[in-house]
Amino acid sequence: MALFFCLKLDGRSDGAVDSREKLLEFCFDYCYWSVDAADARYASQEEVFQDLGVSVLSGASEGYNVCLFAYGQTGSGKTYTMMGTPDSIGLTPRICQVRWRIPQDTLSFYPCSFLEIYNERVRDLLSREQKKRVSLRVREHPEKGPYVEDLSQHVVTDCKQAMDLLEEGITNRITAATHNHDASSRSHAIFSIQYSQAILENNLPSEIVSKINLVDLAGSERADPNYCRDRLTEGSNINKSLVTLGIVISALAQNSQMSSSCQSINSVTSEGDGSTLGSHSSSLSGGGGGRRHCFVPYRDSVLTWLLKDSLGGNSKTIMIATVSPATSSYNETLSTLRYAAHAKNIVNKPRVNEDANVRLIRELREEIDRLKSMLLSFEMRNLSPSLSDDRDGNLSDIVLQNELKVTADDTCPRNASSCPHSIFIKCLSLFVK
Ligand SMILES: Nc1ncnc2c1ncn2[C@@H]1O[C@H](COP(=O)(O)OP(=O)(O)OP(=O)(O)O)[C@@H](O)[C@H]1O
Repeated sequence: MALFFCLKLDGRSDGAVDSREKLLEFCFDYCYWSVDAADARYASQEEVFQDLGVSVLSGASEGYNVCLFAYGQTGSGKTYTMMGTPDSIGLTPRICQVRWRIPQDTLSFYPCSFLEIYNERVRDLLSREQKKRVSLRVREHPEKGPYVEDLSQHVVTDCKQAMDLLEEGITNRITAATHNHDASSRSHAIFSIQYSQAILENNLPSEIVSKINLVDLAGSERADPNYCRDRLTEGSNINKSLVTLGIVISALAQNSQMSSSCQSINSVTSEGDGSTLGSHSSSLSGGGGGRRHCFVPYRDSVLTWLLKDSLGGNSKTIMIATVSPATSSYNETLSTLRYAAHAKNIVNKPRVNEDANVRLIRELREEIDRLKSMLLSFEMRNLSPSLSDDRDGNLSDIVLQNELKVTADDTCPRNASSCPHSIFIKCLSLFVK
């Protein structure tokens, strides 16, 4: 997980410096400072977009799922960074603008959705239904993962349509005044773009589908007993889901560290004396009584459940931590930085989401190439009198396996002669023969 750190200074000097002051260091990929636009250090929205937004777009074009989320104390600049203001638009509208401005040599379409999680309930921010406040159910697909049932999808074909949807959703989002912020977002908002590309790869029609999740989290804040009941309930639900997010991030970071230490031990094992280290590594991998991977409680909150893949699965994920370095915000700033430092340790395993049939065809083609070169070298050797019976036997085995694949393919429910697998598997066996 890549990590970026945004400072929104309030331009105030808080004076008193504690003599017991200690230095705490955190290491992040980028650090931005935005207090005074006239200052040379000022990080503009465009600069943040060039560093982060462009990598979101390039990841999605390559076929990866990408998630970008902003986390931080209330009033520290999450919504400003993710959405922006009319005069200074943020990452989400910039991503939408560029996405539709790029001339495409491929046929592309983009269904978008926009939801908010308010008091642990999911609401469609773009619903065309009368009952807009109705809460939607989260369900889990065995392969595609968690999703929101009946969430409206809006196919957009140009930048204006995407910006209109974004504006509509932002207007429908729930905000309220808190001590730190007059228009504080009281819900977590997720804007998703399903990015499908129909491409021609090696003369084969193919489809790559990736999902971009742009998440603006509600701000964390300490409970104030003077707030009305609604505000207190909102605050406790926001804090509950952010605490769960913290637990999920810690568990994932711990698991990632454990996996990497297992890998390094395994590599030492394969290089060195396997007998002693080998037994150590197997206990770490969780087989017996050694350290086990932590349970990750994704389903303890709707937010972590919906972001399951983005946090610890098939996604390139970027976290933006927004902080105010005012002395009065010391505890929140420190907690945000610690949260972010944990997140940086998570290692996801993103993969290109290509069509399963196309992947199979590509793999079979690679197999054909491999067998062709084997056959060629076999024929070259055949010119010499010492022919190896073993190799002959191996090739016969492969031919037999391919025949079996062809037989299995004949049981394919589709018409066998029109099924691309059958064509390629048969070609494969022909080449070998
Ligand atoms: N870098 C910045 N430059 C100029 N103004 C900023 C910057 N960051 C935030 N602001 C302004 O500060 C105020 C609070 O910011 P914002 O709404 O983004 O906070 P937030 O973290 O989303 O708060 P909440 O969690 O309560 O919704 C807004 O008026 C916003 O325009």
